[in-house]
Amino acid sequence: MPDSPDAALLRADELTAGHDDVPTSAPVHLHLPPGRALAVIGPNGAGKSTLLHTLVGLLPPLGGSVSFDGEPVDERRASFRRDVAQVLDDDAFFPALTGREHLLLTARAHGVEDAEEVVAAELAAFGLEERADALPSRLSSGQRRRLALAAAFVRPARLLVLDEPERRLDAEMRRTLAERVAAERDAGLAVLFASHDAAFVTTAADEALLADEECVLLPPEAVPATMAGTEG
Ligand SMILES: Nc1ncnc2c1ncn2[C@@H]1O[C@H](COP(=O)(O)OP(=O)(O)OP(=O)(O)O)[C@@H](O)[C@H]1O
Repeated sequence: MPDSPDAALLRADELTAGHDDVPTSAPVHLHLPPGRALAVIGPNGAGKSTLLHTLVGLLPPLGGSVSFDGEPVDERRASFRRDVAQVLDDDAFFPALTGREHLLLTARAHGVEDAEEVVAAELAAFGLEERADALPSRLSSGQRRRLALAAAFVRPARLLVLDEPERRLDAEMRRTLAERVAAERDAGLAVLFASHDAAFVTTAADEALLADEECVLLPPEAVPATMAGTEG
């Protein structure tokens, strides 16, 4: 990113991500300040998800360091979990709570005072109003995906991390979500997401990190050509 590293909310220095001591991509150097969005792109197996998991402390780095707000990332810290909204894995719902109850629980756990109104607005934004009182097991796969994404927006956050947000969404919802992410970024949220959707990246990201044998930062206008053939 072009901004000063000192302004970074999320910062990685020579960060090597991987599994069982095997790196999945080249070392990454990045700094993500508030109000900026960085997309991680690359083909299947390039190491995008592994990198995101490492950046939010769910996997230990194989090398280098990652910090949030000047402190080493530690997802056990309550303040880190309060500041970072993430949708990395699918379908982490309480099976006995309806979609509305899941969102209310999430909002209230994060101290949202007008939780009922906030949840109603996000149910509408994600097209879930009619199915709000169904259990997750009674939703379609795309509706469950919408619910997982809505949960990231019913609560305050300083950093939003999404792994392939376009996954299982129809074309209209993909566009709506990309525009929403861009609006939240413009309002000051830092956003990090992995994607195979060039249109999503162009709409929502200021810059893209191409995960490969060498990790390279690209301007968003270079993304469509880079991603030709890798979109899922
Ligand atoms: N839990 C795991 N243990 C060991 N290796 C893993 C594990 N998860 C993923 N890998 C391997 O790490 C590499 C990178 O996988 P990763 O899921 O990070 O890629 P990706 O770029 O997100 O791929 P995709 O676009 O298919 O989602 C792959 O070779 C994969 O097989």
